[in-house]
Parts: sequence; C-alpha cells; structure tokens
Amino acid sequence: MSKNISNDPSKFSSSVSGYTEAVRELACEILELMAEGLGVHDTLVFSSLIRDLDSDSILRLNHYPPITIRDCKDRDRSSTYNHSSVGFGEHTDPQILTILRSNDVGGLQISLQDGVWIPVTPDPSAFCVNVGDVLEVMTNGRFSSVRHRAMTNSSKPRMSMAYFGAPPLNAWIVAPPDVVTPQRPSLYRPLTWAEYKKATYSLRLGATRIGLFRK
Ligand SMILES: O=C(O)CCC(=O)C(=O)O
Ligand SMILES: [Fe+2]
Repeated sequence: MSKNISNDPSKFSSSVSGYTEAVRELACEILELMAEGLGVHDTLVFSSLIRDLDSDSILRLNHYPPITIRDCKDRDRSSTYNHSSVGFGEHTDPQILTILRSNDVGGLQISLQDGVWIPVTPDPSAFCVNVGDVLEVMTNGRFSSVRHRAMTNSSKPRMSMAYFGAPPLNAWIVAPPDVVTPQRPSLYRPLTWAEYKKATYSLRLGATRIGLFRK
C-alpha cells in the first residue's frame, strides 16, 4: 500500500481491497500449515471458512493518538496515568486468525499469564499473527486464542491495521475428528459464528467469552 492515503476514494478502495486479498491469502496459507502440523486430514478445513464468499472477515484500522500525563489529568483528575494509557482494552480476538500490522510505534502487549503483560516489539515490515477464539474451538484447544491489549504512547501516534479472518455467519464451528480423541475429548460444544458473535457483543470486551461454550 502507498505511504500516503489518496484523496481519490476509488484509489483508496482499490488499495484496501488489494491489501485485504493479500492478507487473506497469507492467513489461508498459515491455516493450511497449521492444519497439516496438527495432522488434520482435510488441510483446508480452517482456510475454506475464510475463502468462502460469505465469510464475515473484516479489516480494522486503529489509531491511538499520543496521550500525555497532562491530557489524562485534564480529562479525569482521579484517573492514574497507567489506567488512561490503555488504548484498546484487553481481549481475545473472536474470529479465526488475525493478521496485524502496525507502524513503528509500540503499544501491543500480550498476556500468557493473568496480569503479566509482555510488550510486542513493533516492526512495520512484519506481521503479528494472533490465534482467535474460533481457531481455539476448531483445534480443540491445541492452539489458544491470545489475550492482548494496546497501550497508547506518550509522544507518538500508534497506527495498526488488523485483518480478522472469520467464517460465514451460518457456519458451524466444530473441531475436525482428527483433533478429538478419547484422551482429548471435545472441549467446546458446536456453535455457529452468528451465535458466537452475538455472545461476543453481549459481554464485556475483556470477558473470557469462549468460556460460555466450554462443555
Ligand atoms: O493496535 C493493536 O496493536 C491491537 C489492535 C487489536 O487488538 C484489535 O484491533 O483487535
Ligand atoms: Fe485484538
């Protein structure tokens, strides 16, 4: 994509479409490799949901303007700097796979353990790939969706672009038989993406929404 956003909406639209198609293809390739690595017979089982013409995938552009300590105090005298500097609260992405790109301003953090946040070094030439809740269900917990958040920077604006590969609304989300064994029975009850999306929007951003579907 060009470094500058064009004033011509059709050029902007075609850049966004080109980018979206490229990251969709990347997501599909990663998902096919994951299926192969898990020993799943039908290696297209995850990627075909994203390739489906009715896929509910989306692209989100995030902008985190810098917040200085003074701004925070002006806005709310009782809030602490740390509290106010959360730009995007902690959550897991509900979809299948997220392909995230950002500028060179840090802010993304992941948590593998409650309350411990690990910063992700920003690299504008790299993609950050997040496992979403649907992939956790479809791999029967072999891959876990990652809890993350984005902090604002006190001097520079962070920008990020996230492609969320998602199934069609009416698709059933079930783990393929290859990852369900007597030793590892299925962890989640079957659900449709529409059902999961509805549950997602009815709960707080930070809630462990996938827990609602655990057997
Ligand atoms: O801006 C970021 O790095 C994180 C964005 C994010 O988590 C999201 O859009 O779901
Ligand atoms: Fe996210």
